Amino acid sequence: MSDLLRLLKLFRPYWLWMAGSIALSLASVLANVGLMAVSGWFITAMALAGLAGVSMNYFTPAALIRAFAIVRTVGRYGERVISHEATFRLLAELRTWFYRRIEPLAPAGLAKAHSGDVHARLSSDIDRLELVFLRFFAPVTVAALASLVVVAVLFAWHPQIAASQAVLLALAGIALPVLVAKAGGAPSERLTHQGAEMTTKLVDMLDGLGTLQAHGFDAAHAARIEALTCGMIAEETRLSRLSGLSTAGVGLATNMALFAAIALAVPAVRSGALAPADLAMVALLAMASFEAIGPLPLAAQSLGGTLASARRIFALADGAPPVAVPARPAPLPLNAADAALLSFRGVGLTYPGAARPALCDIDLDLMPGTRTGLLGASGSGKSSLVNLALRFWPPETGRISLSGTDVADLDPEDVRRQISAVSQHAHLFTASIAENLRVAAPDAPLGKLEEACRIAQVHDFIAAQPDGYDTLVGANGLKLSGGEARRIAVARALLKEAPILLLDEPGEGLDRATETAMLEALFDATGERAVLYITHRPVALERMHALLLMERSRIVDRRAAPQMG
Ligand SMILES: Nc1ncnc2c1ncn2[C@@H]1O[C@H](COP(=O)(O)OP(=O)(O)OP(=O)(O)O)[C@@H](O)[C@H]1O
Repeated sequence: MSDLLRLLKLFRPYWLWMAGSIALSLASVLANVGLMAVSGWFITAMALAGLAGVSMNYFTPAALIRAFAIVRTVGRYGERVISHEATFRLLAELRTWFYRRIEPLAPAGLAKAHSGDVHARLSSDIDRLELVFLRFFAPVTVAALASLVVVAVLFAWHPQIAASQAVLLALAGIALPVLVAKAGGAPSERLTHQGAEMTTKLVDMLDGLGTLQAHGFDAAHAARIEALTCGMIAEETRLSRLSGLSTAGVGLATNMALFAAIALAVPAVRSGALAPADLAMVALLAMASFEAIGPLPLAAQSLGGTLASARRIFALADGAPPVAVPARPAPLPLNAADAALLSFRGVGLTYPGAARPALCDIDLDLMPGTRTGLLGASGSGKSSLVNLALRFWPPETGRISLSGTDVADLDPEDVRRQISAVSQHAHLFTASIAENLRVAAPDAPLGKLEEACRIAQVHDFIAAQPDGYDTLVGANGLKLSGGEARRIAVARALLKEAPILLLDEPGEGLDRATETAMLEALFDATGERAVLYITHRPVALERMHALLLMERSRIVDRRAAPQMG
């Protein structure tokens, strides 16, 4: 219930849209009830007048019938337009809210959540929340209000019919949905989790389809998906049966209401307590009022799954960001020529659940205009230094500072603005080369993109493409070779005007000659930037001002390099 209340609180900015949609829906339901009742009365009264050979005023009921029909049609149309507008606005708001909540969690806070799972939460789970308003909140409110009006109107004609009507409405509108919610809650919740698991597995499978095929594991993976599909079909079948039963239940209650109204009205007509023409009116009014009750069992049935989606969304959104944003971030410090732009002092890091620390007691200074080479075996902790500098992870011990100010006092976004990085797994978006480059410098003219790509030794390749810089790179840069993608990532890092440049294996995937040419051009262009160059291979190390060697999470050797320019 607290999840439902929390959702409704999120919907608060759209209460006017929701109120409008509910008002129109109520008008439409009541217009239908009025239409049926007045039509019943009118036809009977006309027949009786005909039999008795007397005249009657048919203008007023005919006008009423027309009015009800118009309100019914216009109300239904308006309600559909407004309720869908309200729903789409709510969904847009929810998606933005969720994205804003999970953005500070990335990447460390999302490490445990598989990308397919985050995708499922962002798309299908949020989509399912539309049901909260459209299929739950709105129908429940309309049914409650419409039932009150109908019972009150019936009470004026015949209190016993009103009482029987109230009992049947309560049975179909409260007892039946409660039963359905009990029976359908668990399957509906299971279906939500299975749907999310399916998205996760499918995304994972599509990402690794080539690997699965190469290892002949695609059939096993497909079998797992088939098993999951069978499970989902079983739950869907259970829910469909339940839905059929509940629809039958509402139908039964509707017909019982009709028969109860007739059974009670006939003696009343005989005794003169009720006018003969009112019999048809009362009976049809009783029957039509069940239109509002119809959607309730389905609403109750899907509530379990919808709330499971809400819980999945809140569970991720409520995660504490791994790197806290200070309540009052310090202003960005000015860069002093004689102070380290980026400094590590006694820094240590152990990843959650890791058996051993990734970094121990790291001291490091990156001065303006200097280049520092960092060498070390695989797994020695080099990339973890970049993770800490970019504030993706907080250091466990020690202090990292930017121009003398502890980064813990700064907004992580401000810190990242000072750093340009080529990370080990640099991502290329499903867009053109130019768009990928402009991620780092949105306003950069083409000339600037070309300049950076010339340095990264990738301009000639791009220029040779039929679409040049507008060439689409495919999902994750799939249409490019590893080396081409790497060089585009290097060019992108160069385009960002940040005083600190972190290069994590920039030459990965390149042949020796291209790597050397790229690094030479790159180091010629770094100017007053402070550069950290992480590498396995002894390429362009003579361009470094200092060399550090890492082994098993520690810097074990440091020396000034005989740099040449
Ligand atoms: N997100 C993470 N969660 C848990 N452990 C991690 C994570 N990232 C890295 N590690 C572990 O931390 C250690 C250091 O990893 P890191 O990536 O910093 O090494 P590296 O020197 O950059 O290696 P390579 O040269 O192979 O890229 C490794 O043992 C690695 O398994």
